[in-house]
Amino acid sequence: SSVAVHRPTREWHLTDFDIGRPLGKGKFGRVYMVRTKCEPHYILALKCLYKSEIVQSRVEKQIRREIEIQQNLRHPHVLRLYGYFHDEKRIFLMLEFAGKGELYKQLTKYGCFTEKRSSRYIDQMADALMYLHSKHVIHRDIKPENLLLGINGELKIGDFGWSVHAPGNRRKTLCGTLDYLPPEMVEGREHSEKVDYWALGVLTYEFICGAPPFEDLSGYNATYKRIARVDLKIPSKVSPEARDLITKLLQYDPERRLPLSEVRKHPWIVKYRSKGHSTAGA
Ligand SMILES: CC(C)NC(=O)[C@H]1CCC[C@H]1Nc1nc(Nc2ccc(C(=O)N(C)C3CCN(C)CC3)cc2)ncc1C(F)(F)F
Repeated sequence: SSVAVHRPTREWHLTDFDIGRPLGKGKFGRVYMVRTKCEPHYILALKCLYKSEIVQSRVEKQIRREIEIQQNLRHPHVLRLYGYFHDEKRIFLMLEFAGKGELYKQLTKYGCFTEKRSSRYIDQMADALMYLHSKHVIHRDIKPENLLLGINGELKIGDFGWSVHAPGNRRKTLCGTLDYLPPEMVEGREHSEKVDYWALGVLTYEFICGAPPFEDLSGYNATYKRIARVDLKIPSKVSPEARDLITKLLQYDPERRLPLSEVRKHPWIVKYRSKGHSTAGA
């Protein structure tokens, strides 16, 4: 019988890299731009995670799953994880360097994006999510903070901390913002990859309007109620096509949400599909 031989990824060590500028802080440590010392000189992002912090926050299983999932993914809109290594104190993730940085910083800087830019990002997100779902991976944490931009301004899903193999049933308590969670997750019910369809609708709304649709600054419970009731108000500045797509994704019943293949054929997506390059302008 043919034994499946896993191609051994070579052993890597910190000494294999010249450490460049810090790119910022991740959840469990810093991220640095690095370059391999020996030819060919690869430029990478090295994410350092402190084992002590991982153990304290009891997320080692989540980190293991994140590494296992991301290492097996190959897609232009999914950030590559090339490998990892560790020393006594830290785990190092060798990740693809995203040349244009963090998408949420652009969203904060501009306040909101044009519908043309938003449409192109949503098309790329739908493409990436179709790929993830084809491998039975649900992301479950689609939001601007988890998205990066490649050197040509293309979108890259950069974080898989909450992704699981479908179907999922969350055991860990939710932490952080509810804004992107669908009714079935805030109500702790079983959920499928259709949670990512809902999050794509939330993302579309936030790109165009500058804030998520069910945000309620009076707090967690208010947001919870607005999500459970799908209390959706779309501002008049939003075009009819964008309004149509958002409404078709933000459906309480997961079965009624627009499938990703239909999202990619939607008029609001087709009308802006790459007619020439434009990274300039928001
Ligand atoms: C998805 C995940 C949740 N997010 C993250 O991990 C974050 C945590 C910290 C950085 C980022 N992680 C990554 N960042 C990059 N590229 C990058 C980032 C920042 C800048 C930038 O604008 N500056 C340096 C600016 C330059 C100008 N000065 C003024 C401010 C900083 C430019 C390029 N590539 C890969 C990664 C990755 F993911 F592989 F680690």
